[in-house]
Amino acid sequence: MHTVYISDHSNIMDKGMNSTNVLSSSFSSFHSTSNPLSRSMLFFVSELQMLEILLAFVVFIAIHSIRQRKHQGLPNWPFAGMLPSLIIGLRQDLYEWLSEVICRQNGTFIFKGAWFTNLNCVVTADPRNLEYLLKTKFSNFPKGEYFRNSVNDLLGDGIFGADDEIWQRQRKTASLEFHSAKFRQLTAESLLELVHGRLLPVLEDSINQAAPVDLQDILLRLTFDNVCMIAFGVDPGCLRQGLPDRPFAQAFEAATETTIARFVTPTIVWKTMRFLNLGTERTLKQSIRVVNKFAEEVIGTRKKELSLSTEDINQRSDLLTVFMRQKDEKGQLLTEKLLRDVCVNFILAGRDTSSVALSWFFWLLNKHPEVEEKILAEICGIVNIRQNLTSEDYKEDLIFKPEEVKKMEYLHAALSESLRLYPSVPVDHKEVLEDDIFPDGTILKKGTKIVYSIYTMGRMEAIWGKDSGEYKPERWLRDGRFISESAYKFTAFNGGPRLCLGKDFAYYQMKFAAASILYRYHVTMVKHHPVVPKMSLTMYLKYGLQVQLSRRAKSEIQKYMV
Ligand code: HEM
Repeated sequence: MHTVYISDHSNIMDKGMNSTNVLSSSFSSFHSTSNPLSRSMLFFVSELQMLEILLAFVVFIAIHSIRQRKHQGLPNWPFAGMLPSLIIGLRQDLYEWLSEVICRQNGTFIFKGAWFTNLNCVVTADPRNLEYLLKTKFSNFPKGEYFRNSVNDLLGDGIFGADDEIWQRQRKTASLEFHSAKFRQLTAESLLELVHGRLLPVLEDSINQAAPVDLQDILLRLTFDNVCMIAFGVDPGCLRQGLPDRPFAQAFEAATETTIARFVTPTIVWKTMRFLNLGTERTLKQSIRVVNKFAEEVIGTRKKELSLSTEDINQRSDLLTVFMRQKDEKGQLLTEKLLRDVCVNFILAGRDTSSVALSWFFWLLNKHPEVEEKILAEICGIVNIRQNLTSEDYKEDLIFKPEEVKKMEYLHAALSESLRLYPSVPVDHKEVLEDDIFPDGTILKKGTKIVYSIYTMGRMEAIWGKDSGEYKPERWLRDGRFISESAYKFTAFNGGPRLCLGKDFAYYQMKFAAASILYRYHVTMVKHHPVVPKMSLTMYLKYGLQVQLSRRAKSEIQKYMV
């Protein structure tokens, strides 16, 4: 039976009938014949024909897509665009996948999402384009409406989503503050209190209990408390012995993650979900309520304090107090809503970036004990000069002074090298205001979204040489001194007028915390614990960083103190 059908089918094809004819003739024969056997035979023929047509179609699309992959970096399917490739990328390591495509396309490619998504964008990692985007034509590449609309519920008119005058005003006030001696003193004091009063006791606890800890979680608590002290002037107390639940921090995390979900959801879908109060939009609304309540309470209390104008309040230099004293161009004080936005944005900026960077740093150190040795030698050498210590004077309660932290150049290099390979903000976003053209020739139409991959830039051979994938702090040093790189090659802190405002503070914070830990403890990874990046605005370790701590032997420190 089977052979008969096949030969029958080949016979039809031999007659040179095109596929439409085959379909229509089979269809009419089926209706005209009265013989049940031939009827079923013809039906089968048409099925095979259809299969063949389908196959031909698939082959055609595949060849077409392979051709497009060559020209555009990824297959571009009818209706679905490059979405199937993105879905495959999301299932692997997205940043590695993205980097592979960008490098294949010599630094820039145009991503075409499906027609029903808002994913169309230009993706680049070319330093020439970065300089053009972030500095040369800065005013033509704002954050843009799309970004602002997506983040508005959480970030409002705060510095992250703002453009033009609203951004400029906040930037100017905050920049003056960040560079003032008073602010530096506040940040140094609050960090010292957090590291010595909370971080080290929590780590000691884990040693006493011989229990592994999630170092990323502990560091997140540290920087969250620290940035709240800087932004609001209050201590939320997330980092405490016993590691308590932290409703405000958790609400903040949930609000950020659900806001990010909007970037991969068609606008119409998330707006409808918001209207109907469904899914992630419902979570977002609930989390924002918690964040707002916290902000309102803090702002209310500070207003009362300011009206009393005590000695204590005049000494305050947290961002909330600074912005509360500020007046706009009409001589009006900032509204409560804007004050809330300012604080929430600063918390977002400083919350996870340093802790995530430190987590990747400790993970890399574990793989490179030779780097850890050099850091220890540097730290001990510096302390040695200060106190004129001898090998007998090893101090367990040693506190690093700000001027000593600044001298830790090798540690600075080791952290920069870690940020090169694992930037806390792996990709960032801009929009085209007016038609333009990138230095590499890419045409940019008004309204186009631009994604720049900071992760890819940190790993490109063209920028860092053949050993770009290796962890080598020495590449940042000349004659033992740290030499910084152009912000358009090393973009971990962004560049141009929107360069990270907290860069100096972040280095200080990371160096102080890292040196304080390394001086006292060995940090060993728990075996077989998976370490992969999480898809988020900040490059967290998806499953945290499970480590076992042990006290460093006195002799290990003493050997450097001679
Ligand atoms: C390792 C630590 C850090 C890294 C890698 C980092 C990185 C970045 C990046 C990439 C941006 C640009 C974001 C954008 O425009 O989309 C940025 C902006 C910013 N960062 Fe940081 N940051 C770090 C720590 C901090 C800290 C601790 C603070 C404050 C306490 C801070 C405050 C800011 C602010 C205010 C902006 C906005 C600047 C503007 O738009 O004008 N950052 N940072």
